[in-house]
Amino acid sequence: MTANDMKLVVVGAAGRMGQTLIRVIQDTEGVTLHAAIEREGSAFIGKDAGELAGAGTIGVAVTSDPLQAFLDAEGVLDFTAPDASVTFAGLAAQARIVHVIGTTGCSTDDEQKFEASARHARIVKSGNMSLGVNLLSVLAEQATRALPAAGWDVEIVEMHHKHKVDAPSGTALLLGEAAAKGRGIDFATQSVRVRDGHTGARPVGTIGFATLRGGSVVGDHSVILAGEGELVTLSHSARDRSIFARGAVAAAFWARDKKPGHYSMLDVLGLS
Ligand SMILES: NC(=O)C1=CN([C@@H]2O[C@H](COP(=O)(O)OP(=O)(O)OC[C@H]3O[C@@H](n4cnc5c(N)ncnc54)[C@H](OP(=O)(O)O)[C@@H]3O)[C@@H](O)[C@H]2O)C=CC1
Ligand SMILES: O=C(O)C1=N[C@H](C(=O)O)C[C@H](O)C1
Repeated sequence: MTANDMKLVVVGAAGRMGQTLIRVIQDTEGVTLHAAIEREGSAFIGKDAGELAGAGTIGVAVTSDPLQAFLDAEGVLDFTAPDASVTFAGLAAQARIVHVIGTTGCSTDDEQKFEASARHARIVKSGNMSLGVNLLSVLAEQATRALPAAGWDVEIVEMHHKHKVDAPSGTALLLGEAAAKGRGIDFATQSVRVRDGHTGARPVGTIGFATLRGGSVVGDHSVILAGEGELVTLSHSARDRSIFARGAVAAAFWARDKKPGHYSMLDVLGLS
């Protein structure tokens, strides 16, 4: 650890992503774990964050006081739940720090609150922090721009582990938005998120979704472009959560010297 290290707080420290973030911070030069947060009453309060994450003892105990932690930190890495992320964004704005948000399943109302917080915080938010998925979104946009809607149907298929609580995944929605951008259509009105029963024939130009859940799948996504007699499939398979954690740490580092605002991983990766 050096004096210039970026001091990061991990919220949701005991979660699948929280633990992965702690391990990745420990393995990354230029950043240091300043604090680890779980909700009040959690059985993990007082435990050593490194031990919790399987990274050995690091001398940072898990606490339930985010504001206290944020005031003396430079960034917060947040993969928790929508209501928690909204609260953390307000606190990050008070502390004028970087807030990297990976939480998915957020509502339009939540997004408006993030926009408000981004007047003071530097928010980087994405449904997927990996380089591979963000590249995939660029390719999906290019493909839908090149292939006419009349002959090419777009379907997005995703599979995740059995514990995931939101659907379609944040990544599937991100890919759908990229495909809609390529087509020049309104994603909100042209997406078909669920099909059941006698649905009628597929409306031309829509973007369809299919959600699979099971086992320990980290995250698989495919963008299928279905034409007459041919199929183009663009896909990504996440094998390890560290791809998301490394992206989140890179995002915090990137945002360190930026103005308050709302940024995406495409901005961080120079793909926007
Ligand atoms: N953008 C990306 O690249 C990625 C996004 N994700 C998203 O990240 C989120 C978390 O995923 P995952 O780690 O698998 O989920 P987990 O359920 O394993 O972890 C979430 C953690 O956040 C904690 N938490 C929830 N609310 C609060 C609160 N108010 N204060 C403090 N801690 C809180 C939970 O505690 P408790 O159990 O007590 O509720 C839990 O420890 C999901 O929305 C997921 O979709 C995941 C991977 C990559
Ligand atoms: O909940 C998860 O696990 C994941 N969530 C994100 C999503 O909703 O797309 C990213 C990744 O696929 C893992």
